[in-house]
Amino acid sequence: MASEVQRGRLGGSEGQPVLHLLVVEDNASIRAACLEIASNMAFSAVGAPDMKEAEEILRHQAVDVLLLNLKIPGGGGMDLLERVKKLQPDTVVIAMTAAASVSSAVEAMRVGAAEYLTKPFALEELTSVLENAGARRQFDLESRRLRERLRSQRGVGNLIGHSPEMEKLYRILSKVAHTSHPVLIVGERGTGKELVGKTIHSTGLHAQRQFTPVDCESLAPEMIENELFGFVKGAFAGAIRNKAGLLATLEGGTVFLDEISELPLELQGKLVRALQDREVWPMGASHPVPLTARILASTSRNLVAMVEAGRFRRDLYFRLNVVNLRIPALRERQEDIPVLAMHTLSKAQRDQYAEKEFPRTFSDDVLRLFLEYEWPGNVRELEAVVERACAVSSGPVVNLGDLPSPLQEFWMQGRSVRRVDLEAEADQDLGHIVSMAEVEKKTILTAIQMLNGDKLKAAKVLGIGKTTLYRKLKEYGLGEGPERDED
Ligand SMILES: Nc1ncnc2c1ncn2[C@@H]1O[C@H](COP(=O)(O)OP(=O)(O)OP(=O)(O)O)[C@@H](O)[C@H]1O
Repeated sequence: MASEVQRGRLGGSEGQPVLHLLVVEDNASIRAACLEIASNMAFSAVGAPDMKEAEEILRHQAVDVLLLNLKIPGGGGMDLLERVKKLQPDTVVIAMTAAASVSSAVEAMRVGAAEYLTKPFALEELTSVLENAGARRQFDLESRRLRERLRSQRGVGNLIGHSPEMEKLYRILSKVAHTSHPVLIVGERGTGKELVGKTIHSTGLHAQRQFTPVDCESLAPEMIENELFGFVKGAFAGAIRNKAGLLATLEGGTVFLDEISELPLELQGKLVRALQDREVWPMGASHPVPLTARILASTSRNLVAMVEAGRFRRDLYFRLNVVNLRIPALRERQEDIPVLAMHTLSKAQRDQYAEKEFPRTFSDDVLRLFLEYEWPGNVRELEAVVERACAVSSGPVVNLGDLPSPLQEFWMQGRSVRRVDLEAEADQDLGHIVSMAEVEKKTILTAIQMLNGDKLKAAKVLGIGKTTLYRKLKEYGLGEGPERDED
């Protein structure tokens, strides 16, 4: 028997692929109803009355969503489910069962069905389950697409981003990685200076050797001196044995001098002599030892201005500035933002959730906000925002409501500016004047839509009480308020 096929007229919206649905149901009228409903949604739907035909279809075409009557006459519903999970593990399965066999629904969920429908079901119930399954599959596909894009967008080492600014950085980076010159890495806080330092080291000739950061900002000057130059026994009260300094022991390894501008002037002098003579004088030593480490330094301050002000040694600046690598601020390379955000989201999800969860993505508005925001804390700030949102959000989509309040406020302010602009335009064209009630209705509905239907979050973001929101929705003829809810 030929299977029935109904093509959804709508197709995939906004460039989304059309999803393929297979309905396995022996009852012809239920099957036809399912196909009819699916065809009015974004599905290309196919029906099969028995297992044999279902298997035939599954052999020849990829199925995104399977609507399966588990108790089909002749049996085999559960076997088919298990086989589908092996053959097409990403297929979202909706198990249909009779009311009496809830236990088989539970078993179906255990084997991998995402949802179940208990017969008899209302058409709205079917629509809602199909909608959920379709959305889930679209998210899978979308996040896979993003992951693939991410793979292809990976830069050098662990650096992410393919903006022209980053491409330029990679070109210089891959050249300097194969030399042993000092490199001065300049950029605002959180732009990735240390990561660039690590990447120079790990793509260089001595990647197997040690990379050691030394924080010139937070370590005490004596500590920095001990670490970098070492000392001999008896050099000072606590020096009970010789200690070799990093500059002499790393042998091809890299010392990363973080925030070099904070190095005290005296140590600047000692460092410049080491670089000049290629020799290191441990404290209290009577003879020098060879300088064997490579030196990379970073700064978020304007060293030229500090040299002019006499707060940084000119000779050290020239010694370090053999190669100058400037890392652009995040706002100067906006096109890297989505891919960095997506990378952080996948990583946060792996770190925060041990079990395999649904892959997450961002709502369009969140991505738009990310592009509009200035990111004063650069990539570090973006990472913190995304990690928090991943911990807070409960669904597959990270929405505006999952972001920290300052970002939500930033977005809302932007929105009101845009709305004022629209109203100003409307003043020019009286034909477009809208009532305040209409503006309010639009704002409420847009907020709910933006927050994926989460009315409680919408009320919070809009700064109104839950009861007010439910009352307004009722006024618009959209849904009932909760029974006991107070502002
Ligand atoms: N291009 C990038 N790709 C991937 N991750 C990045 C990138 N740039 C920065 N990061 C990440 O951002 C965070 C901050 O980076 P890093 O510590 O290297 O910045 P920094 O400029 O040295 O910061 P600070 O000035 O505060 O010392 C790190 O978690 C780092 O892994």
